[in-house]
Amino acid sequence: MIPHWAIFTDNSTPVAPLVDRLLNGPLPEGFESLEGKSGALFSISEILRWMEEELRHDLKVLTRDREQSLQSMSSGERKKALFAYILEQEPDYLILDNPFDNLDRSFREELRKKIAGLSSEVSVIQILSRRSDLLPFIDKHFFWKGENLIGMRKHGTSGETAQEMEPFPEALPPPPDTITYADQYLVELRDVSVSFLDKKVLHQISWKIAPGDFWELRGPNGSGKTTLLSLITGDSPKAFGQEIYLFGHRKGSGESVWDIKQHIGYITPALTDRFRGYHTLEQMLISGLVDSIGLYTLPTEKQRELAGSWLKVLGLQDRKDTYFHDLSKGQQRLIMCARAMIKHPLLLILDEPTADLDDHSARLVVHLVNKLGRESHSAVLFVSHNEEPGLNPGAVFQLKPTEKGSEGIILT
Ligand SMILES: Nc1ncnc2c1ncn2[C@@H]1O[C@H](COP(=O)(O)OP(=O)(O)OP(=O)(O)O)[C@@H](O)[C@H]1O
Repeated sequence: MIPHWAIFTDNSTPVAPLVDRLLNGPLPEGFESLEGKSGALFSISEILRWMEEELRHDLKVLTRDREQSLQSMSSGERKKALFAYILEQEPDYLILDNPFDNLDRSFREELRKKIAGLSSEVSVIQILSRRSDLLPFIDKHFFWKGENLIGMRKHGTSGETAQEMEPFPEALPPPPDTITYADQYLVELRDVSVSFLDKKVLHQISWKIAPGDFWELRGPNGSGKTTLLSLITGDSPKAFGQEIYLFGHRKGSGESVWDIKQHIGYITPALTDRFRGYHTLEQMLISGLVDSIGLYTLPTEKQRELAGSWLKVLGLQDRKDTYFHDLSKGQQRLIMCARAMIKHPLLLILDEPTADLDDHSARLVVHLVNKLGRESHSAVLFVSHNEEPGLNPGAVFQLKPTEKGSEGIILT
């Protein structure tokens, strides 16, 4: 019988040392049967490593048979390319680090089937932070905590159902400045279509976002969510010549990217990686007021008070001098949400804010986003692949792929 293992993690212990031991030894207790065998890693960190290779050394490995670079692929397409490459290497065992993150429902199912098919020949080690992701054929279960592997009895696969108390009972702090916005809409796209060479991505998208709206943008891998967002944030050259109105100006009428960006709060999980140095929680929040990565000026008393009120909302009021990097991944994500929100931007964009979080941390982020939607005048745009349990958007903008590119459907 080929052995398989599941290793549960929460967001408090980094998994890199565990992966290193599984690949390069010394093997943890219970994994001795892998001695002398070749392993392969399927993870976001591997994708980033290959992207770096492509960018720095012009080395196309995962995409050697295609025109398109890894950089320009959607996150789902990159995962498909890595998985295909790994299979070509014919490893004896596969380490799957949260394999289903960033994948839509149909690719998840496809990947589940592929892994189940392989499991009669290849050992699988699944590292997972969401219980519902557990592969059903795995019967050895461990928990990775404080750099120790702790054996577990078989874990249930269902998500938590217990009703939680409101985790953030404090009211949201007010905006630092009075917000005045006279137009009816913040964003208006009229019949916008986008293609890359012969690939049709968006087809006749019309969408209006008004102040205070709470939207979820949903769509399968490759349907054009990131492309659509880049039109709204002013980052896409594809906006040229299209009928797009952003914060009261027609796109292309002389506004700068800065004019657009000053109205937008934005978070994506990758943003956390840009905060490399030592930043305290107070500095992190204040840097959201001055739009900088890190804080290079002395904060005013008023800014410190405001940061303190946000920390109180998150229940971290005693940790203003703690370093951001000493927080768990889940707490870091909450701080990033608060940092994006502290100015009460006209539009808050949260791009997959629950990706690679454990069940508990994901629920806290959803609670916080619901609160922002409820208690502020900011419009909130939450981007996801699938329905996020517990999220309460006012409406969903669903991208539906067709041969002409994705069409937008509004679900209320
Ligand atoms: N610069 C580019 N050149 C060529 N193709 C591109 C470029 N940018 C995006 N694409 C393609 O456009 C399509 C939509 O990509 P996009 O990243 O917007 O999808 P997505 O919905 O965000 O996907 P995912 O959920 O997988 O991240 C993909 O097929 C992608 O390969």
